[in-house]
Amino acid sequence: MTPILDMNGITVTIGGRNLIEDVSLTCMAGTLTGVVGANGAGKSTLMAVAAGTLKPRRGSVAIDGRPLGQWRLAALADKRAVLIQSDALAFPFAVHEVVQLGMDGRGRGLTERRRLAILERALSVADAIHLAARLYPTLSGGERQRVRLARILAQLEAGRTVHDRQLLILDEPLAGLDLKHQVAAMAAARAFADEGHAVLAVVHDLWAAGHYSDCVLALQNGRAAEFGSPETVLAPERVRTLFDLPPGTAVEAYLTAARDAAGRRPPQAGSERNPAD
Ligand SMILES: Nc1ncnc2c1ncn2[C@@H]1O[C@H](COP(=O)(O)OP(=O)(O)OP(=O)(O)O)[C@@H](O)[C@H]1O
Repeated sequence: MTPILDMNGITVTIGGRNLIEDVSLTCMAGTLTGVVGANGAGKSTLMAVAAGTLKPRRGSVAIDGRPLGQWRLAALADKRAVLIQSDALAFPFAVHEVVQLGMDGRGRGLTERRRLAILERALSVADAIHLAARLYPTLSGGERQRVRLARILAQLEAGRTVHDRQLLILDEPLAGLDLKHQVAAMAAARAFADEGHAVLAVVHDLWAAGHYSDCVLALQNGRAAEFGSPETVLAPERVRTLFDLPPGTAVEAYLTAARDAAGRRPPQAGSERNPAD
């Protein structure tokens, strides 16, 4: 089965320093891959490479078997969506316009009525319907994050009329969200994966990484330190090492979350190969 995302031997060098070194990763349909690691480990850099916004010095990226460079931008926007960490765009628009702009030009044969239904559904999943008429710049940080989430959900739903087997790239989707909205955001990502798409998500919250991921990539100093099931990667000793925690620091709850979730996952979920090998 062709992976939805296949990254092979990725090395990113800036200013003579390797921010990412020889990292490989495969995301299969139906899976959510969590990416964890300390500040500066290279997680956002890897997401930028997966998204196609940063060219690696070495290595290849393919989406659904086609090298990233061979995708036309419009086709790529129907195929994958990216939630970036910072709000680079000022979006001086009303919330409903921000979300609508996300699906502008996306999809094929969508009536205005269908587009409105997509807009409403995306706003609803992100619990942002009541914000629809508000000006985006006046929102709180967490509210903006929810609107950005609605925007990419709308983009993907519209794009689904062109491409199936889509890819959702999330760089810290939980940033700024309260607990209710963290749960909703991860549940939406999980549901998207369960529909046969793939999710690649940088998740700082190890409980969420363990609970919602099928497999976890742990980055350390730009390298793939671990890759495997959440139960393996989030084992207490490994977590202590990965984050340079003092011996005995209580981290067992992350493993419990991973184990609890594992019992509810379909057995076929997961990646085909271990890039840390
Ligand atoms: N444009 C750049 N020029 C030089 N160094 C950079 C650049 N972008 C990132 N870096 C460095 O590369 C390393 C990896 O950065 P990256 O943003 O990928 O880390 P991260 O794992 O996402 O961290 P965080 O958890 O803090 O978001 C960091 O040391 C960062 O300072």
